[in-house]
Amino acid sequence: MNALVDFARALDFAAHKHTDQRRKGVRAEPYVNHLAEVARLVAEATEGKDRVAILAALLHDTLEDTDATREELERAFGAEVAAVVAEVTDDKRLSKAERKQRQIDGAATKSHAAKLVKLADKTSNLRSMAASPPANWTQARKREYFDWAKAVVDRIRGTHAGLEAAFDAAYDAGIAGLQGV
Ligand SMILES: Nc1nc2c(ncn2[C@@H]2O[C@H](COP(=O)(O)OP(=O)(O)O)[C@@H](OP(=O)(O)OP(=O)(O)O)[C@H]2O)c(=O)[nH]1
Repeated sequence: MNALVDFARALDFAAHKHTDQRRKGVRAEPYVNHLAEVARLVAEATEGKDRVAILAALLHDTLEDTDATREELERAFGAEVAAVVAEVTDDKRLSKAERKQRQIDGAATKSHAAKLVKLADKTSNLRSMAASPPANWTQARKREYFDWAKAVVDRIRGTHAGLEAAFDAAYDAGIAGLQGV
């Protein structure tokens, strides 16, 4: 099917699945803002050419956070897109500490498309941590989050220079903000 039609279908699917979800930050932005930012980062990084990664970027939190199933994604967007979304989905049955460690340990062996989505997702999360942090997070918790995100990204360096530079810029700006520079 036409790439723009696919993009619109994935955006519509994700927007509906995440309808009742807001971002955790003080601004409580609509969750779709994050999905749009991640998709934009991946689309720009791949000059619109990596259809699977761009669709997976829009859909990347549907398995983790909504009632969407892998079969549903396969039917609607194909097995390849569904597989990338599954690759970037945490197993919520694990403890938070285990999930965080798994992201670090498993990052290097992901597919190229999944690594692109990871880089963009972490960049978007660091940007929003600086622009609209969760209200109850201490400076120490934010710092921990920044360093964990960097630990994940450090495992997948060499994937895409532009996305890694965008992540590093978000990291540096966020750390400077935490230190009041
Ligand atoms: N920075 C930020 N994060 C938000 C916001 N709203 C929701 N999140 C999500 O919250 C997670 C970070 O919060 P934590 O307390 O560390 O983790 P938890 O939700 O898994 O318990 C991030 O997921 P993650 O663990 O990083 O996983 P993933 O999304 O990279 O897979 C991110 O996707 C927001 O406004 N800002």
